[in-house]
Amino acid sequence: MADPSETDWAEEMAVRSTLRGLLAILHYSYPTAVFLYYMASSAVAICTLQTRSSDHSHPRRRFILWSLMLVILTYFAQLLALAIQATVRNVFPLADQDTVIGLMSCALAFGVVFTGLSGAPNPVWHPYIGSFGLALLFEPVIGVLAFLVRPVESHNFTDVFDVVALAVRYLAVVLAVAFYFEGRYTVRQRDKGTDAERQSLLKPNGNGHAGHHDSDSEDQGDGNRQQNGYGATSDSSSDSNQSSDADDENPYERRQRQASEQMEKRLREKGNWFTYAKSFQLFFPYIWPVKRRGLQLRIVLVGCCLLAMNFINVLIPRQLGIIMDSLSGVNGKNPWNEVLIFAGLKLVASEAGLSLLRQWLWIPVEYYSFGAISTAAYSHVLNLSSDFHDSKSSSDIMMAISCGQSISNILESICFRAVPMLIDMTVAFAYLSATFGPYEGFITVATASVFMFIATHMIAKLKGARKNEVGAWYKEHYVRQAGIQGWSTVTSFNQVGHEEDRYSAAVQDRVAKTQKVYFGYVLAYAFQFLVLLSGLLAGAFLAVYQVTNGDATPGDFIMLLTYWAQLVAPLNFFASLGKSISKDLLQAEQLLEIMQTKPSIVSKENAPPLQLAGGEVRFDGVYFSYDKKKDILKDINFTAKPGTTVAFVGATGAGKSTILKLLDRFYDVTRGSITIDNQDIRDVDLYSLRAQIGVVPQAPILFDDTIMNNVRYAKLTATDEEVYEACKAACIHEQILGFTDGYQTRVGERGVKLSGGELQRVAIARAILKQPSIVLLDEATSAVDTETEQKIQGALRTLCEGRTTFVVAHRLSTIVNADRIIVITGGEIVEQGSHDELIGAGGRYAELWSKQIFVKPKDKRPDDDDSKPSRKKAKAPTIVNDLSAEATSSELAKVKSAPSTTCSGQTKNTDKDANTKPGPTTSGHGKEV
Ligand SMILES: Nc1ncnc2c1ncn2[C@@H]1O[C@H](COP(=O)(O)OP(=O)(O)OP(=O)(O)O)[C@@H](O)[C@H]1O
Repeated sequence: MADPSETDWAEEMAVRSTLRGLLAILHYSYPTAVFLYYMASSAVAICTLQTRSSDHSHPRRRFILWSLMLVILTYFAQLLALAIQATVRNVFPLADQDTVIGLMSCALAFGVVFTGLSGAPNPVWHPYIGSFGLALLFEPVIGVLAFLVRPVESHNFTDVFDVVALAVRYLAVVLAVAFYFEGRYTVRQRDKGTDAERQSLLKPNGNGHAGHHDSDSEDQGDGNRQQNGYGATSDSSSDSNQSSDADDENPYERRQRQASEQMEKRLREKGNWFTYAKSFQLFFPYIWPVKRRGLQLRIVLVGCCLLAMNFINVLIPRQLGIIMDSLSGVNGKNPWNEVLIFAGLKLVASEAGLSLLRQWLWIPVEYYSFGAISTAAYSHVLNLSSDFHDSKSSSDIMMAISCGQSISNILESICFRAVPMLIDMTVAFAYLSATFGPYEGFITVATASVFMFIATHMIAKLKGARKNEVGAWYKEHYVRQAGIQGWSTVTSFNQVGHEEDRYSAAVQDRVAKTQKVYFGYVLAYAFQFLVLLSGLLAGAFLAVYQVTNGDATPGDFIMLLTYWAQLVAPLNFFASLGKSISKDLLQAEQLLEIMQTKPSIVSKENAPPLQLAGGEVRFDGVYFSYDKKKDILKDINFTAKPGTTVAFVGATGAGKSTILKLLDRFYDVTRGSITIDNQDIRDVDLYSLRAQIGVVPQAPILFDDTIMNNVRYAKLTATDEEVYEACKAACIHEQILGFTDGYQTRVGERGVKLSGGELQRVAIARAILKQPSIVLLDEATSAVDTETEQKIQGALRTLCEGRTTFVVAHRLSTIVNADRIIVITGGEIVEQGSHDELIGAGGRYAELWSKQIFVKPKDKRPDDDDSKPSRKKAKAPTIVNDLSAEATSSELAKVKSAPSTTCSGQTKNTDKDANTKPGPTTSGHGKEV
């Protein structure tokens, strides 16, 4: 029969052993729980935009940080006590492995929490309070268990020290929690009665804390810079709030700022990152080749390749270890075979193996996606309306279209790089822990954490220097561009030396700033290397210790070294992942904004085509405003009978060209209607409307192509003969034949190689070729000399014959024969009638006419409406010559007999009211008579 004391002892041992197992589990699970909880809740806080709504700084944040620091110090103190004791007693390891790992992991986990809190002046608190809660829960349990598992008689100084450390730590956590609630209460009290609670959930801008100066106020100023809610996104958004910066920002910065503001706005609208990310669904059909089974299969195979690579990444270091062991005779394997296997594995992993296969599979998918996005974006932009094109610079639009690549970059970064590398790191952690024990696993995690911390912080610190460098780079570019573009000015003013000095200074400035950034990166890499080296050293020492104790083989040691070398690439990648994703996201944002813009001018659903029956055009009470604030056109009423010519005259900026744009439906009227043969132009098919209208614009734009192709653009199916005929009608045929390459002469970008007159005649030829039913001439002959103009008038007569024509002209001699002349002032019709009627009326038109006949530039009054500078003024004297001598004297006679005008140009109705005269309308509302 067993001795009862022995049974008790055996039972006690069994209980202790169970408790010991439980304690070991808690040692590992406690820091893991803190770390995972902190990371997961922080991620959720970011994704649900809570980081952006936390606009109160906590008045006790600094005390909480100190408490947290104390918590971490207690772990280090315990570790130090263990190390000292082990050294004194010469017992290694003194404590159980899980105890030491537990202490080190807790120091690391709370170190991460501490870093997070110290870098966020206005944090979302639940990741921190939750971590404290876990500490309050786990610490006493672990403390009690640690006490119970050891027999009372074996308790020593270390246990006493542990109890003290535990008590201090517990107190520090309790204090941190108390500080938190006390601070919250203080803030509530302070805000009571203020409208703080009614403020927007989202911070208005980075300076939104001005009212909360307290113990943390110095952090706040800094914090506005550091509030990096999510990678560089917030960085740039905070930049955007610095209006002083906005003044001297370069185009790159401006684009980044605008995209960032757009992202911020959309994020607010969407509510969180998840729904925000969903708006990118729009791009899905371009990224995932929906109808291309072959490409889909390739994507699946790429995934398989990546998994295979993960596997090979473990096998290679392992195989090296096996070779080493076979060489030293530990495993009895044939080293020749093992080396062959190693070579095979290296081949599979090399650029000539799986990597080649992956690229071969991936390249068609990548280019499909890039091509599909670019084509869709280009097509979308071309289908957008004038209001969009007016509001965006063409360079911004082109940049945005070329950003299609960034969308596939994001996906590629996440799916094909981040995920496999994460798998690599997890496998490394598990494999090293399994081979060398949990210490090695801890060293891997600790090294990776410190590495990431240093890398991200140093990259963030370089942001300012990088910004300066980009600014200097743009400045250099501008100085160079200005010097080259303005070469003739530079040379004629003898300023070559000055430009050289300016450029040299800009280059030096840029070089100095680049060096600073470059050195910053070199320094960051040096620190990262030191961290990796320390980790490797710690890991190597541990491995050597185990090899010498016979717990591992020399092959394992070699495996460890090789594995470490392989981990550098994933670590570097993860360190820059946030930055590269936020950069790609900002670029994608620019494209997303465009793709989400809907054209404002579209055909109604099932709109019928325009049925032309002569081409009667009617403006009925038309109002129009570009910005929906200021009316540019007011109550415009007139009817153009089929086949007649209507001319618009008036001061520059009066709204003449706008009337033509409304007719071509570049914009829709704000009020009223425009009808063609009694069909509202908004109700007919847009394509059919524009097909009937031929435009010769003020500044025609030609493509950088041959003259033949430029003219043919109006009708792509036109034969060469038709093009020649059109050019003959536009009086440009002979001139084209005189060019070196005739019709095959390239006109240069926007037609720069042609003179203004040639350009306009090519544009007229193009309109003639189109054979439109309605013709819009917007100062179509403004750039030609009088002789050429007289020739073109013939061409225009051909173009306009039998067609309803609208002409905008400053040179009144060109429209004297128009059926109706409409005088526009300040967006309103002030007069309309034929030339003779308007002269007879002696109103605004007569005044303009008399000026063009008599007045030399020096006679012009300063308050003249016709104050258009440069070209038109300079040409004024020649205008007199537009008319023959006889015509001039007859016009003189007409004007002299008309009523005199006041200084302000108003008709003096001394004898009778102008409206009572037969002929033109002079009412302000321009109602037709
Ligand atoms: N895209 C636009 N967006 C906003 N405002 C515009 C736009 N285009 C023209 N405007 C404004 O509308 C007014 C009328 O312009 P419009 O070009 O119709 O004048 P205009 O009488 O044809 O002048 P000009 O004889 O100089 O060509 C001007 O004040 C001009 O600044």
